[in-house]
Amino acid sequence: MSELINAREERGADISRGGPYYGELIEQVRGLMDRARLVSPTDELALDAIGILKQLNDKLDAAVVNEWSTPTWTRFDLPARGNITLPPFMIDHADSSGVDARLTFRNYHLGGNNAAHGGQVAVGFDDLLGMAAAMHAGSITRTASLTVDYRSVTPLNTELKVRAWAERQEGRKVFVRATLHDGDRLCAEAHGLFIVLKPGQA
Ligand SMILES: CCCCCCCC(=O)SCCNC(=O)CCNC(=O)[C@H](O)C(C)(C)COP(=O)(O)OP(=O)(O)OC[C@H]1O[C@@H](n2cnc3c(N)ncnc32)[C@H](O)[C@@H]1OP(=O)(O)O
Repeated sequence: MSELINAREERGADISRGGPYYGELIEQVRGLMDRARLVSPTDELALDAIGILKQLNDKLDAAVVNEWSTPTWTRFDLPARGNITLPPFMIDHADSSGVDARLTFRNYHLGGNNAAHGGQVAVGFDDLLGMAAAMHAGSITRTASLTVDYRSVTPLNTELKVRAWAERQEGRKVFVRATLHDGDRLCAEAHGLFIVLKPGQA
């Protein structure tokens, strides 16, 4: 992991963005989302929480920046770079041959019956396949197509293993695959097409 951080730092990734408490701030937000997913509040508790959250949102407003200035582009030291929209993952290894990550779906990713929502599984695949495609191509890519096959139930609050890799590249087209395992059990697999963006392509 430290090798990955060093490599990213050499390429200009600033892991000090957001400061030393940013990771814990995001973890607290994830904890909030876990509770929000399962809470059934009394009126009193709901009103109390609304007041506190309004105050907090007003405070955070003062520190909102444009998307390119957010820490989530550079904080490779944090789970899912501190991006709260992603299932938290830690990268164990990433280079042009592929990406290995440990990923955990949380209560707020619940689909039903204590299993992860299928859309959340796709979100995890999308980001890690995007990383594998970009590292293979050495350039920014965008998802053109993503297919997920759900092979068995994906548990919550369990460290899962993701492997994502580029199978081949044809011009700007990077063909990728990924697997998601709980121990030896295959939970889901994905294949997709990522396109290398042209210079200046929006
Ligand atoms: C580390 C962080 C990782 C983050 C990863 C997150 C990734 C994302 O979520 S990106 C957001 C979701 N994706 C999008 O919004 C994409 C929307 N679509 C687009 O922007 C465009 O369609 C885009 C960029 C994919 C392709 O457009 P463009 O650059 O004009 O290329 P275009 O000429 O149409 O296609 C290039 C080639 O790909 C093929 N292709 C494009 N789309 C598809 C598709 N869906 N299926 C099959 N082939 C396709 C084309 O046929 C063409 O093939 P060939 O070169 O053989 O003729």
